[in-house]
This record gives sequence, C-alpha cells and structure tokens, in this order.
Amino acid sequence: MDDRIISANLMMEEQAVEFSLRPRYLGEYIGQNQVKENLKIYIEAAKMRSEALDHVLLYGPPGLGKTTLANIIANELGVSLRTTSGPAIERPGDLAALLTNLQEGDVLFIDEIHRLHRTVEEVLYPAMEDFALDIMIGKGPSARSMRLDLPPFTLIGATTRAGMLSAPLRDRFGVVSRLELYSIDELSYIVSRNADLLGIEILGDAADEVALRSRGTPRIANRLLKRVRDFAQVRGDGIITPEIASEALKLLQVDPLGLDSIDHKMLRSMITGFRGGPVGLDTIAATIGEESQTIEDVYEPYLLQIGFMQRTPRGRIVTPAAYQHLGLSLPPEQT
Ligand SMILES: Nc1ncnc2c1ncn2[C@@H]1O[C@H](COP(=O)(O)OP(=O)(O)OP(=O)(O)O)[C@@H](O)[C@H]1O
Ligand SMILES: [Mg+2]
Repeated sequence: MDDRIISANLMMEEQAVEFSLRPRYLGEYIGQNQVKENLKIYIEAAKMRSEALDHVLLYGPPGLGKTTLANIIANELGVSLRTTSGPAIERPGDLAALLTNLQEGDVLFIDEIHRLHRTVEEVLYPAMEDFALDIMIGKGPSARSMRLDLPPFTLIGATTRAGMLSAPLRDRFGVVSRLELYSIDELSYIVSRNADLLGIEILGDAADEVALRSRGTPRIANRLLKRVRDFAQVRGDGIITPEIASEALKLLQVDPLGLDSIDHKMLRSMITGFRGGPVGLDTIAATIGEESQTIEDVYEPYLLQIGFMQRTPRGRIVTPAAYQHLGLSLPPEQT
C-alpha cells in the first residue's frame, strides 16, 4: 500500500521536501487550534518558571503533523530536540545513553512510542516521573540497584495508536493531545503556502481542488501538489489552474473526494458481500486483503470523517452517502 498516491505514510524520497516545508513555529502551524492553544499556554508557563515542559503525547493518523509539532515545541522552548523511535531503541542501555546525554530542559522525541520494548519502557518510568535512572550493578546475590539523577527533560511521544500504549506509560504524560484530520480550508491554505515555498504558481480554486482530495492529511496534500505541478509543467505553462488540477488528479486515479481504488473496493465489498454491514473489521480486512490495523489507522479515519462509514458495536456500516457516491442503490430495507 505504500506506493499508493494517497498513502499517508512517508516515502523515502519525500523526506527532504517535507523537511523544507515543515513549519518551524506554532504561528506557522495551520489548524489543530485546540492543541495549539493548550500547548501555547503550557510552553509559556514552563518558560516563565524556567522548568522543563510536561511530557507530551501526540497521537493521531499518519501525516497529520506529529513530528512537525514535536520540532515546533522544541523551537518554541528554545531547547534542543533529540529524535529517536520506539523500534530503534533496542536495549535499556540505548535509552540510558540517550537520557544521560540530554541537557536540562531538552526534548527527547520518541516516534512510534507504542513500539518500545517492554524492558526499555520500564527504564522510562522513573526517568519520566523522577528524572532518575535505576541501574543494576553486578549480578546474582551481590547485585544492587543504584539511582542516577537525570537533568529535567521533556519527553514527546508520538503514535498512531494511543490504544496500544500501556497504562503506566500513558499515565506519565502530563499533556495528551489528539491531532484531528484537517478541514478543506486548512488544507487549501497549506497547499497555497507550500506552493509558495516551492515556487509553484497555483490559483486559489486549484488549491481547493487539491485540498478536497487530500483526505484531511497535509502529507497527502503536499504529495498531490507535486504531482499536479509536474502535470502543469508538461501539459500547461506551469501555472496550476483548476482545470489542470482536476485533470492531473483524475490521472492519479484519486476520485473527487480523495478515495482511491482500495477505498472503493472496501466499500463495495461491504455493500455487495454484507449488505452494507454491520461487518467486523477483521472480516473487512480479510475480504480485501489488507491488515485490520492499516484499515483502522489509515483508511477508516477519513471514511468516518466524511460520513461514508460508521462504527457500531456490531461492526462497520456503510452509509447512504457512500452508496450515492459510488452510484449504487440502497438495499430495499434501507430505502
Ligand atoms: N499544521 C500544519 N501546517 C502546515 N503544514 C503541515 C502541518 N502539519 C503537517 N504539515 C506538513 O505535513 C508534512 C507531514 O507532517 P509530519 O511529518 O509532521 O506528520 P506525522 O504526523 O509525523 O506523520 P507520521 O505519523 O507518518 O510520522 C510536513 O512536512 C508538513 O509539510
Ligand atoms: Mg512523524
């Protein structure tokens, strides 16, 4: 699924561009107003008290700006940021090395924090709570534990799956923020701003056109913008007009609402195989050959947001709006 144009996952060759487009301060970070307002206050307060900011957990679907926000928080605090990820920290000693190298007030950013090894996670508890490391010296009966002080620091954890964090870890975050899918207006603004940064000329209506198909996700908006730019250069005079945008987007096989063939396949198989549901997540996954987790993290949030799917205790159901979008008629008992 990673070569899908609308995959929200970061592709290798995109990293440099993403880095250059990343907003550096809260003022440049579009949307997520609730999260921003809260952070602004906590950051201000931490600075006034000359203390480290409380630990922050950011969660939400991929490509919504968690990494960006972690960098912004460090910038706003005026401290350094060290980045690592759950699976990258293999042994407790690796984490201890990271922690002992922090300066007072620094931010340690752990991406995919739900994938931390258990033994590593246990080192994190006293580090987060008491800014201390418990290390074992010696082996066997003569072994004893020694406590090492750490400089006060801020841990920022990011995850697409808050539900997979253990309770003791989750409870140690003072600030827990959920990032939401972006509105069309916000995405359109991001597209225009990023076009500016990349030296691309795009008309307002064309930016809306791109925004509409970006599944509420800035990363997808950036990707579509670049494809549309290529098209405008080859087929037009480089300026992205609404006509150019919609022609280019059609070629990318993304429908006017940003759904691609996998979304279509999923909705259609729920309709034809299960009369629109309710149908369990695992059944859907097996039917279309995707992993349940991927469906839950990546495809479903957008379909829920645009009201094409609903979650019920008995499973997922397809809504009339989706039938209409697909040009299918509702089963008789639902009309
Ligand atoms: N609020 C925003 N305003 C402007 N641009 C944004 C915003 N959020 C994200 N972006 C853009 O989207 C890109 C992807 O964001 P980012 O890498 O922070 O997502 P992520 O949530 O960390 O994704 P993942 O879950 O894959 O790690 C950024 O490079 C940036 O260009
Ligand atoms: Mg990230």
